[in-house]
Amino acid sequence: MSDALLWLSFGGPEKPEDVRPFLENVTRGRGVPPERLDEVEQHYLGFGGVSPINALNRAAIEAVEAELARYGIDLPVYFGNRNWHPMAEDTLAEMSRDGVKAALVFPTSAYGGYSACRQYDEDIIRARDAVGAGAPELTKLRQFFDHPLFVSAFADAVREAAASLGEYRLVFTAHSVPVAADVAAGPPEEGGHRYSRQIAEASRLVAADLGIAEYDVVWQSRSGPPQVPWLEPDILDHLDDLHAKGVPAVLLCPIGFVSDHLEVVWDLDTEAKEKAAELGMGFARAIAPSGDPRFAELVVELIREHLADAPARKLSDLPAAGCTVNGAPCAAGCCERLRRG
Ligand SMILES: CC1=C(CCC(=O)O)c2cc3nc(cc4[nH]c(cc5[nH]c(cc1n2)c(C)c5CCC(=O)O)c(CCC(=O)O)c4C)C(CCC(=O)O)=C3C
Ligand SMILES: [Fe+2]
Repeated sequence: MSDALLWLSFGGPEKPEDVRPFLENVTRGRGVPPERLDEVEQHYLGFGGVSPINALNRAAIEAVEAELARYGIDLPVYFGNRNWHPMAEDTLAEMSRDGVKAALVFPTSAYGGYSACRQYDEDIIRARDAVGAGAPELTKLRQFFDHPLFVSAFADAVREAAASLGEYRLVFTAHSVPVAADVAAGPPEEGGHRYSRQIAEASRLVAADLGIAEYDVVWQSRSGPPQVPWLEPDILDHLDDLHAKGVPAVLLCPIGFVSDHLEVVWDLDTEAKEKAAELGMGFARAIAPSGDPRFAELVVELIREHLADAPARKLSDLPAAGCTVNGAPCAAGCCERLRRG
């Protein structure tokens, strides 16, 4: 039995004064150098201190509410974040006051790995600890990187973006993570790299839908201290490589994300677009799926699948992971947080 849905996301600032405290929340204890924070603060301030992420989440929630109503599923939807208001712990307290006993959780990330999956489990634990005895039971829905609706929404977004280009190279991008974090992604017996393997698989599925055989998978939004290795190549370096090979235009597909939040509008639509212009390359970017009707359908399908204990509808052979109760890991040692120092 579930009596609510908690939409659990990353959070983002909604005015200039929010930016610094938001960034402090994101990076607390993560060893991100202050110079990097100053730089990222400027990206946010360049957009008036407002990240698009909260508005995109609110719009997606409205679409999901309509889709739930269409199926006659009576689950009120609550919105809470890891790093900014509404904070998950405040939302969970409200849910508890409203009498919610057990809720499903939709995390706004399709993937495994520490940042993309396990950290949302930690958010669930933190929120339940803050509420204390009698906190609602929280069951997180599974990863959906290989769901046919996720794949087809991205494929159509690529088709739409391609209309503005002639010959182009399709380049998938996802948030980089420390190489050690990717090595630790997944249960130890799986051999690691669950995050980068899922990104590669989602990219392969989208390219297959499009009938495109040649494409690249690269990384964006690298953070952390420079001496720590992160997944590479970075999108900006990759544009230089493609230019050197005579590629006339690029189409970037932000496969690692669900919405066009600041990491997309800054790193891709601003930095990468400017770099492509400097190199004289054509540029287009596929929109992320959060506003596509298929995204609301996908969320409700995951809920119905869970409630009916039905088999997972998925396109890859990689395991369907991420569905656990009260922040438990998928398996012992799965996607553990890196130790520092
Ligand atoms: C895998 C992954 C996803 C995808 C999965 C998911 O979507 O959850 C993601 C999403 C996002 N990342 C975001 C923003 C930021 N990420 C940062 C820093 C970091 N991200 C990391 C990983 C990821 N991040 C990591 C390993 C770090 C280093 C610090 C640490 O070890 O935790 C920083 C700190 C400053 C800096 O960039 O250095 C910011 C501001 C926003 C919100 C954008 C907005 O405001 O619109 C979103 C959706
Ligand atoms: Fe991030």
